[in-house]
Amino acid sequence: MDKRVTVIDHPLIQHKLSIMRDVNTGSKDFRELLEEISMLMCYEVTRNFQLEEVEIETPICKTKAKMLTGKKVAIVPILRAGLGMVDGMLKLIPAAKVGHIGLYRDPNTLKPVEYYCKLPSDIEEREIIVTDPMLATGGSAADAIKLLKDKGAKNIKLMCLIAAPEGIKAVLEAHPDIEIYVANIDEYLNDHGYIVPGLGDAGDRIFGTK
Ligand SMILES: O=P(O)(O)OC[C@H]1O[C@H](OP(=O)(O)OP(=O)(O)O)[C@H](O)[C@@H]1O
Ligand SMILES: O=c1cc[nH]c(=O)[nH]1
Ligand SMILES: [Mg+2]
Repeated sequence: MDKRVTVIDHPLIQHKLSIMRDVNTGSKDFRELLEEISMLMCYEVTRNFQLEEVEIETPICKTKAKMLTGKKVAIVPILRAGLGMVDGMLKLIPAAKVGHIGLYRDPNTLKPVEYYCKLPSDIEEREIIVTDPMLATGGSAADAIKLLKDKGAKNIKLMCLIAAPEGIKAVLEAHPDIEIYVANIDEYLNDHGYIVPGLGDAGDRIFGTK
């Protein structure tokens, strides 16, 4: 496996993901499970965050204690489905700023179409975690990362729930400098660009559309 790809295959994540895949799981449960998995994945995605020692006083004595350095983080969901991963991450990194990139995949060409972009003004200084549950052809993620780089972003991680091997390859070819975190790498893409076995259309399942 490529060193830039981490599969976070913790049993809790795999269990929750299996419930999400089930066609009988409704939007409420789907959203809650996605939020829970995002929190669990965030724990691993932030594993290399730096700590520093600061002086504090406990009720017993003064001591040095480890705290996160003032690292600036931006969470950037790819709309719509990426929104479902934001709240879980904000629970663990409450000081993070949130940028939004609106892309939809044209169902005929499978190419991403951009319709919105609003990022924190100091995006170039921030460690960025792009979120999207589905990495299929990789077109949407690669475009979102390019957009971020065009605005000066340097330090970018991509966090997805399920990836197709084709999507991982495409993103790493377009952006060799990024790290990808996924809960599972599925088998392949079908003729309509859907991940097999996958979980269907993540945006539709989160928001109850279709
Ligand atoms: O890797 P790709 O082939 O580009 O496909 C993945 C993209 O497709 C889905 O979004 P969709 O276009 O369905 O938009 P939505 O989130 O608004 O439903 C998904 O959330 C990704 O953004
Ligand atoms: O399987 C897929 C592929 C693209 N987008 C989704 O939501 N699901
Ligand atoms: Mg969709």
